[in-house]
Amino acid sequence: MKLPGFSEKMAGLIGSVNSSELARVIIEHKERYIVQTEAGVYQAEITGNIRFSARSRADFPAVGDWVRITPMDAQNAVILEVFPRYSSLSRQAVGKQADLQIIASNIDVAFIVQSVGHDFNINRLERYLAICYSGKIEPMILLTKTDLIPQAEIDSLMETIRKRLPKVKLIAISSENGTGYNLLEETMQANVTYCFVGSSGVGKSTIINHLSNEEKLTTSAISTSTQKGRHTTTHRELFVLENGSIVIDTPGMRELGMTDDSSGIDLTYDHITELASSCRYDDCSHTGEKGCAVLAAVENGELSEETYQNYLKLKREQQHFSSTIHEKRQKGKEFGKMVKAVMKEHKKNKY
Ligand SMILES: Nc1nc2c(ncn2[C@@H]2O[C@H](COP(=O)(O)OP(=O)(O)OP(=O)(O)O)[C@@H](O)[C@H]2O)c(=O)[nH]1
Ligand SMILES: [Zn+2]
Repeated sequence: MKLPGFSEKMAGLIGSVNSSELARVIIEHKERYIVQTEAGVYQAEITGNIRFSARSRADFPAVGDWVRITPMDAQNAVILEVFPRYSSLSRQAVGKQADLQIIASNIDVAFIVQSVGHDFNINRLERYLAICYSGKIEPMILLTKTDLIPQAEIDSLMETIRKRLPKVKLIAISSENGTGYNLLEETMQANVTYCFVGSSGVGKSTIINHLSNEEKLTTSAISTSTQKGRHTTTHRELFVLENGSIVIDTPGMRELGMTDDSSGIDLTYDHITELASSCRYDDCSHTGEKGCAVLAAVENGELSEETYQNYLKLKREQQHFSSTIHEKRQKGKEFGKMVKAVMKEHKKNKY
C-alpha cells in the first residue's frame, strides 16, 4: 500500500522520518484516529504531551494530517507528532468561543459543492472561497443536481457565477443523468488530495460514490420539505479512488465562520483589493471615508452593491473573530504570568 497523497511538498515539510513511523490520518472520531502507513492501518491515539501542549483545537490531528507514530502492536499506535500542514480547511469552532478548528488538512483542491435550487447562494460561495484561499487550497465550484432544472436556467446560473467569480473553475454536474462527470474526472489527478465541501444534502456523498464505483458512503433519500430521514456524514474520511486521486469527505457544514486570516477575503475579492489600493487612506474601511475608491466604484456601478455588502460582512466577521482570539490569547498570557508569580512566591516562602 502506497502512502495516500505523499508528495515532494510534504516531504519538504517533514524532514527525515523513519518510513515505518510516517502515517496519514484517514479517519477522526472523537479524538480517536485511524492512520494509514505503508504497512497498513492502525487505530491511534495522541500522546498526553500533544494534548497538554495544544494551544487550540487546531493543534490536534485532523483528517489529512501527516503524523509520526509509534506502533504498539499490530492494530494500535500512538501519534507522537503532527507534521506542519501545507494547507488546511479551517473554521471557527462551533459552540466554543474563539477557537480554530481544522476540518481537514493537506488538501490541494476543494470542490465547493452547491446544488441548483434552494441551496444556491452566491454569497455563500464567496464565503467558501475565502476560507479556501485562507487555507491555501485551490477552490473549484461544482454546481450539482442540474437534472432538476431546464438547460436555460442552468446556463443563467453559470453565467451569474462566471460574472461574479470569473477566475474560479466551474463544473455543472448531475449524478442523476451523469452530465458533467467527464469534466470532473478529467480534472481529478492521481496523488492529488481533494475535498468536497458544502451544505448537507447537496450531493457530495453521491458524487464520491459515483467516482469510487462503490457504495463507500451510504446515502439515503432526503425529504427537503420535512428535513427528515436525511443521511448525514458523521465523520471525516479519506480514501483513494481507482485513478489514484485522494478524496476527503467532510460533513455538511451549517456554520462556517471566518477565521482570523484576512488573506482569503482579499483574494476572493481581488477586484475590491485592487480598488482599495487607490483609497486615500491606507486604513480605509470603505464605509464612508472621503476619497474611498471602493465606494466610488459602488456609486458608479462598477462594483455591485451585493458583492460590496457581502465583502463588508465577511470582513466584519473576520475582524471580530481576530479580536476575540487576540483577547483570549492575551488573557491566557496574563494567566500564565500570574501562575508563574504565584509559583515564585511559593518557592520563596519554602526557604
Ligand atoms: N435530482 C438529483 N438528486 C440528487 C443528485 N445528487 C444527489 N441527489 C440526492 O440528494 C440527496 C442528498 O445527497 P447526498 O449525496 O447524501 O448529499 P451530501 O451532500 O453528501 O449530504 P451530507 O452527507 O449530509 O453532507 C440524496 O437523496 C440524493 O439521492 C442529483 O444529481 N440529482
Ligand atoms: Zn476605501
